[in-house]
Amino acid sequence: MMTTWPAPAKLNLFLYITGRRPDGYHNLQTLFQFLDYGDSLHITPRSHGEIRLLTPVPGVADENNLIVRAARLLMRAADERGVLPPQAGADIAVDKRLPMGGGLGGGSSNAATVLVALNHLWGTGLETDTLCALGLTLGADVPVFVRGHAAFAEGVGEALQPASPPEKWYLVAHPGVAVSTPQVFGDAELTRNSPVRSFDALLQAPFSNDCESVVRKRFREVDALVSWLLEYAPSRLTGTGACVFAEFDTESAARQVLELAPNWMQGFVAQGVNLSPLHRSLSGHLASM
Ligand SMILES: C[C@@](CO)(OP(=O)(O)O)[C@H](O)COP(=O)(O)OP(=O)(O)OC[C@H]1O[C@@H](n2ccc(N)nc2=O)[C@H](O)[C@@H]1O
Ligand SMILES: Nc1ncnc2c1ncn2[C@@H]1O[C@H](COP(=O)(O)OP(=O)(O)O)[C@@H](O)[C@H]1O
Repeated sequence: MMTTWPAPAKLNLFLYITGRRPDGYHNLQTLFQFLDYGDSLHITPRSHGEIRLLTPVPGVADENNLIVRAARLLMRAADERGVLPPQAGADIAVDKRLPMGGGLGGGSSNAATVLVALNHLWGTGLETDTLCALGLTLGADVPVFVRGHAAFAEGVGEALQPASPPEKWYLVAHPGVAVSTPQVFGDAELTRNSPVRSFDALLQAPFSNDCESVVRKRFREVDALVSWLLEYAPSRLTGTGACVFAEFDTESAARQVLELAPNWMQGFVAQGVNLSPLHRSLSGHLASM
């Protein structure tokens, strides 16, 4: 039977870079919140022993697609533990709504949804901690999507503490350019010396993103977008970009600004949510068993 699962977007409500590790990765302090908006995955468990992606994603070879990689990873981990049903397989289709490489975590969220959904559908029963550890090998943002609660993250994003920031409305806008994460982290002018602060101190300070100034400097389209949105509401970059979000108290206020948007700006309005739509859906699937 085909089942449908959400793969929501995330925002980094703030993001500070507190240092660079010997392996080149950067230590962060960031606040993740989900959006009630994202991709949808249609998953049909099968007994053909394979992972089939029915909707190839343009520009991403199936072997590199995080959907396929996550499914194979779970298959191997479950097999090693002797909990994989014989010939377990799946057909997976994705409705992509999230821009790729936009700082909205679409790829990571797709991976997390596959881990959580197939663990349920195959009945493999791996613990959340195990799914997070598997997910972390695919990307730093996968664990927060697997856990499904808004969180303050430290380290490279793997040390998570649940958080409940206000569930505001956001106008999320894409400037139409791709920003590469390694390029931002490799930029000589990137701020990488923010002080390590307590979560409480960070909540009380104005929120900002240390990647924003270099990304605005290197991409005039991002600069123009932030400048335009700042006329209407507090606005900043999410992740390493390229998307920018403006914050509103109501849906109608966000929609009014979207109406005024210049034609070069693509955007959508969505609410920030502290419980992931994936986990609301998982509860529904569990209740219907
Ligand atoms: C910084 C964030 C915040 O959400 O940016 P976005 O990707 O969402 O924009 C993410 O944690 C990104 O996670 P993810 O996109 O999975 O990054 P990865 O593939 O693990 O890393 C891509 C590259 O970025 C650099 N990188 C990434 C994360 C990090 N904490 N320090 C780094 O220096 C490394 O050079 C790494 O090779
Ligand atoms: N299923 C997938 N959806 C999106 N991107 C994917 C997927 N599989 C692999 N990728 C690769 O992961 C990269 C990062 O994608 P994504 O997580 O959407 O962006 P970001 O990390 O900036 O939020 C993409 O540029 C793409 O090459």
